[in-house]
Amino acid sequence: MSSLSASNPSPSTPGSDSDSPATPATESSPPPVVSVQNVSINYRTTFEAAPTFKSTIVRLGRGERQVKVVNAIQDMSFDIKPGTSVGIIGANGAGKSTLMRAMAGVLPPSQGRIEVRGRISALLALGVGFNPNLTGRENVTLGGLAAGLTRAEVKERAAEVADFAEIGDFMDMPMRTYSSGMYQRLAFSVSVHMNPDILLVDEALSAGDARFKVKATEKMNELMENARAMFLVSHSLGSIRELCNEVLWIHKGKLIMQGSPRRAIRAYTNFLKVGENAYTFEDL
Ligand SMILES: Nc1ncnc2c1ncn2[C@@H]1O[C@H](COP(=O)(O)OP(=O)(O)OP(=O)(O)O)[C@@H](O)[C@H]1O
Repeated sequence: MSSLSASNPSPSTPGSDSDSPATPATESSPPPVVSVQNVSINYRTTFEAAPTFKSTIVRLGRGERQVKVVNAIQDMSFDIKPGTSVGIIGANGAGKSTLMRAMAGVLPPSQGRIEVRGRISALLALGVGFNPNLTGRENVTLGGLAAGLTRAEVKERAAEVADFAEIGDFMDMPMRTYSSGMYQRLAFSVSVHMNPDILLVDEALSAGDARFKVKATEKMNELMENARAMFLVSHSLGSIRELCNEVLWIHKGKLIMQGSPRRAIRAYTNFLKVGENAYTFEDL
């Protein structure tokens, strides 16, 4: 694989094919809305590839547990300017969701620093944080409170959240009774109705059918007008191209490129050896 250095161009208009060169930061440029500096994130899991009866007995006898460390993010640094809508692309296991969890503050970095200026939407990986034994309404309340809204504000928004998610009477049913589409639609609806300054959306556009996807895209465009930044993780390069004005391409925990959607998608698809217009299921 050719090695590409991370650059930091100014954001272009979403959907435009701008390939603008990097703009140097000036003294008057506003501080980054998100700053990730030398961040590494490791997962430690107990693991043994093919344990035998003997190795298990020996390990238990010694009171040992075999630990495998996964370096999910490795020494990653980037700054995001206000008004940027950032697409995060990369192959399975690249570290996209891990990075999102770290920016949301639910997964502390093993090393390095993440600075976020503004209220970040807490429900990012659609439905993380939902308790399946609680009703949709109860989960919406918890999500809203966690996002820093008052009880009155949450109550005010609950009807709007339910309407947008199109789940009707299921709002008062435990979420374990939901179809996966209903679950995802409610999660998406909660995150976009909590007025975040920074919106993190993980594969949101796979939430629901084609009609819901159009509605979700419109809502995200609307939010971008007011939000300070948006991060979208998606395998759908079409959605990334449509909604984002900057792209981070990560691979095996490393930032390979930060650039315009056009440049980053071209480099990524060349790397994958598929055409830029290749469709994924999320595009359909
Ligand atoms: N809880 C965990 N414990 C151990 N390893 C994990 C855990 N979560 C993720 N990993 C590992 O960390 C790496 C990055 O995973 P992550 O889910 O962030 O990738 P991703 O880019 O979001 O992948 P995908 O596109 O498949 O969703 C992978 O090697 C994955 O196996």
